[in-house]
Amino acid sequence: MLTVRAPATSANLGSGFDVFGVALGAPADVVRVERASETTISITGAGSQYIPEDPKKNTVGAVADALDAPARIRIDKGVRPSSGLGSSAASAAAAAVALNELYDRGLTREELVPIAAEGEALVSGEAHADNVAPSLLGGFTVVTADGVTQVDASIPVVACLPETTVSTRDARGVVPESAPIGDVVDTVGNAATLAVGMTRDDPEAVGRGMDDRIVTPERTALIDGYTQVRDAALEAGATGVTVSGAGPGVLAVCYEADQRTVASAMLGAFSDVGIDSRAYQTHVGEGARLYPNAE
Ligand SMILES: Nc1ncnc2c1ncn2[C@@H]1O[C@H](COP(=O)(O)OP(=O)(O)O)[C@@H](O)[C@H]1O
Ligand SMILES: N[C@@H](CCOP(=O)(O)O)C(=O)O
Repeated sequence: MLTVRAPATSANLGSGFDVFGVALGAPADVVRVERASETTISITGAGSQYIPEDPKKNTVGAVADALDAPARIRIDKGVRPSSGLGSSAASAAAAAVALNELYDRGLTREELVPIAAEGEALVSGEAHADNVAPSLLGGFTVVTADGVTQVDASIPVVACLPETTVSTRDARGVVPESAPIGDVVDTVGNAATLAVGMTRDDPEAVGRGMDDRIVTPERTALIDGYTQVRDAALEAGATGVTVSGAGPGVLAVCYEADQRTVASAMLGAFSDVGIDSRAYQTHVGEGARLYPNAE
């Protein structure tokens, strides 16, 4: 039996749609695997009642198929599905690391990225790898057609998840087909600022670089209370706020000293519009971790 803990992730970070992602210190999925003649899946934990145990419909089933590694797979969900924290990706990343080890496939973490992304294709219609890459590698990742670039980073963040859900598949439906060149120029500048900020562990540059006028405005319309939560977080000292992944989670970057105030302002703003929410005060953190002999 092998156990792997794979972290939640926040993709896009505003200016890096389908490209940027960060691993978060919490929450995380824990996946346990044992060799078997065919793949079976059981699920407990956050939102498990909404997740199919059929291997043909679960991201970990797609990973087991891609690695030709049938197994008895148990998933303990820490990452609530359809909240914008890469829930389906966390399970897929954990399964990829665990099954690679269980069957001695010898693949590197980078080589596991496209394999774990097969699971994302199953649930969102496209094999976007901006969640699985940071969940596997940790830190800040940049995914392009040519591969993944990773840097370790330790930026304080608050991820605030309202009780509502938005499916990634639906949120991909509102992404515009094209954009004015002025907005593209702004977004490229912001993305570059953000990437440099990650290399310097600089919350101010990362927060400033999250601004995006192309995809984010279309998605915020799907999130009740977004504008109020964003304004409250900025007022409380956040250096930048954006939609986490496809939403409805909202991600704020801040200095460590402001983290509690920012979290409380975001919870209060959701509450003011009648929505319960939960806030994770955490940091950009490590990728999937293997516990070879753990129960
Ligand atoms: N192992 C899994 N963990 C979470 N969700 C899964 C898993 N396998 C399949 N799903 C399905 O994927 C969808 C959630 O994925 P998605 O909309 O991309 O949100 P998220 O950002 O939380 O991954 C749900 O319909 C869920 O049933
Ligand atoms: N780039 C994807 C990221 C989806 O992230 P999730 O955590 O909401 O699944 C997108 O924006 O569609």
